[in-house]
Amino acid sequence: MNYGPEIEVAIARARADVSNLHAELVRYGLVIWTGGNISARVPGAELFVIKPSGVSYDELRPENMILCDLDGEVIADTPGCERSPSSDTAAHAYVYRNMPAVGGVVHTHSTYATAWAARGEAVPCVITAMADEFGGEIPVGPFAIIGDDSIGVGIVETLTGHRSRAVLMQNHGVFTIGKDAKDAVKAAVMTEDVARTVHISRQLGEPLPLPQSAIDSLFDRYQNVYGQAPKGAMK
Ligand SMILES: O=C(CO)[C@@H](O)[C@H](O)COP(=O)(O)O
Repeated sequence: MNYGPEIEVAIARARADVSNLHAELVRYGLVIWTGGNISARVPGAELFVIKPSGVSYDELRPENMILCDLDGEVIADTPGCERSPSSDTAAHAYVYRNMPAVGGVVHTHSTYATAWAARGEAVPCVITAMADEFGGEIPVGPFAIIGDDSIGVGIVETLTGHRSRAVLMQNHGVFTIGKDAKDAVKAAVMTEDVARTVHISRQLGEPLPLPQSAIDSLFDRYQNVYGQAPKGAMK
């Protein structure tokens, strides 16, 4: 299968990005063993790239990332296709089909955020870093069985119309979305950081709420002004 020069370049870039970004999950301590996964949409094509299932992070390379269509079917005769794709492939595919602005999806079982997910409790927006990145609470999605698109349905239902790039899937863990895979990885890193801080704050007493007007202005500044080339909120 040859998709033409532009799409082949985009596929190669997505393979490299997805492979390399898995190292960030390890670097930030968000995954254990072979848990977690990242995918990236291939811009300009109805395709995405995802990691193989249950393969050591040390073995992940661009050439063993798996190319799928937006139904989550592995594209035959492409590098890596001999392996089973991530258990969450159907969930990622459902997100790409139903959230056109999403260019990357990440899943982790990072400790503090997953502890909130196990309680089925949203992380309240009580620190400026949360207002910046999430624009409010990090919501909880439904419990959903692994393997089909149920998780994807829960992600889309929960995050559509929500500012948050992260959802805590009940009794499971974190799923994040982004404009691209790096953006979704950043949301996963920030999710764990704020889940930890708010948890520790609650050990000391009841965290003070942030006024909604402050949350709104912090979110707007961080998404649209902060840094060198802000890309804006997810639409
Ligand atoms: O929690 C799940 C699936 O949601 C896990 O089974 C792992 O987090 C990753 O599985 P693979 O991506 O390696 O299949």
